Amino acid sequence: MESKLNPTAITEKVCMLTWILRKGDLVLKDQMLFGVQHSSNKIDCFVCSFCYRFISSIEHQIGRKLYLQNLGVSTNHECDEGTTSVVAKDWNGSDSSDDEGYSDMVDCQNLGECASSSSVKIPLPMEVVQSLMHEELVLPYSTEFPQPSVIPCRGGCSESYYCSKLCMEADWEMFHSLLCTGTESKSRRKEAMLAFIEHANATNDIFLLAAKAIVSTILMYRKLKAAKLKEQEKYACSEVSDDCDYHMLLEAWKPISMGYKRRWWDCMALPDDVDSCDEAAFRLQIRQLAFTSVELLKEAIFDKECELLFSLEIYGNLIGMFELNNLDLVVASPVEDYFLYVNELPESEKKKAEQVTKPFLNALGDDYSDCCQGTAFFPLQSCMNHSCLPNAKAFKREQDRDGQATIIALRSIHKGEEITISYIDEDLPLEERQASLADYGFSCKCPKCSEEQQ
Ligand SMILES: C[S@@+](CC[C@H](N)C(=O)[O-])C[C@H]1O[C@@H](n2cnc3c(N)ncnc32)[C@H](O)[C@@H]1O
Repeated sequence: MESKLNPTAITEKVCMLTWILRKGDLVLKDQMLFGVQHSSNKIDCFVCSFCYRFISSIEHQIGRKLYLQNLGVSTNHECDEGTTSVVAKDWNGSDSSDDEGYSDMVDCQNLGECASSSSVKIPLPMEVVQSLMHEELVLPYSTEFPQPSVIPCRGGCSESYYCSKLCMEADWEMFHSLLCTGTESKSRRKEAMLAFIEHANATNDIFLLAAKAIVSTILMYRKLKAAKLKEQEKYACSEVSDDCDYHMLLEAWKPISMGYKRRWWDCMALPDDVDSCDEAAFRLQIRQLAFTSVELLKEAIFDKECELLFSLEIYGNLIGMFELNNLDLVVASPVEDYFLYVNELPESEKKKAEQVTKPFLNALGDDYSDCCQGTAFFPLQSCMNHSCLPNAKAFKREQDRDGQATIIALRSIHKGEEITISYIDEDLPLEERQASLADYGFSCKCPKCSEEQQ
């Protein structure tokens, strides 16, 4: 039965054009299916747990970050340690912790002359930081950067926050009702869910993406089944079964079936520090890690009718899909925009504003420009093949402030032409490009590689 859920890859090329695109045109915007913010980034950026827009005022964003910094919470930007359980006197003054993934890009500007002076952090007294965090202290011109206010999770957890009721409800319906650790959570065992999340944060947050894929399938399956039961009731059918309806499970699994899949422990590139003679042991270890993770998840949300989803084979393929297809999730910060705005004010206004803002910029150091970072799966982008001479690239424009992926044309693209992107730095020498692409399991035969190989 498992093979039924083991979808084949989409082999057609992405040629969706019916018109000509010119350089700089938007090719597509891709709505993410699943995303997670890196656990270490949760300290730096307070964002909507569904759409990843920044939430709360500029003051709260800065104050919260400095507060955590003052508490000694690590802001190590390498996504390493499990730091999700950071507890902060948050938004409404109550003790809480905030929640929560190929390379789309953000134009990173800097503050020019200000940057050098802000590279060394000069801490501020906690009272000042707290008054900023609680918005008792208002920064000049911050009203030019209005952000959505914070909507808490309806399940009562202190991990997920939203930019709107719409995002909160959509997350609840699609994922969070089963992943929530609050009082209204629909998971069987909240402690088990906490253990699963902790394990993912300590090892690989790709497990959190896999969990989202599984819960969204379960929740969709239940929805489809409920609709069928309702229909049966209408026609007074008495056949109500608790057995799995495989047809419906496949229907619920459909969005995920688009991604190219191989088992994680088979497709993962051997890290540089692992000797090739240790390869078999390494792959076994990775498999074991996935096994531990899926067992923890099973403990938290097992559903007999969706039993197939909890097999190591399906879990391994899901994580393999994210390994081969996942993209960096990057959303630019309004805090960076705010400081850039102040920096560009006419001299007299700038001088006056900086009397208030400078201590905060100095306390933040270079971290003033931290953007929201995570990992995500985008269904359309995941169907795009690589070329070292691509005709499109993922690029965030000024107006792209949410978690959607944006693909821009790098040159004119004609009707019927395959849209390609580069998975790697295409300016690298041929050998290095081929070595990097070996991680994706293929040898590139694009025109650039073919020419250089001659
Ligand atoms: C993100 S998927 C791209 C979509 C994939 N072709 C599919 O059918 O779903 C990445 C995988 O596609 C294949 N692929 C991508 N670009 C390729 C290329 N230029 N030549 C050969 N295979 C490629 C590799 O197997 C790679 O691991």
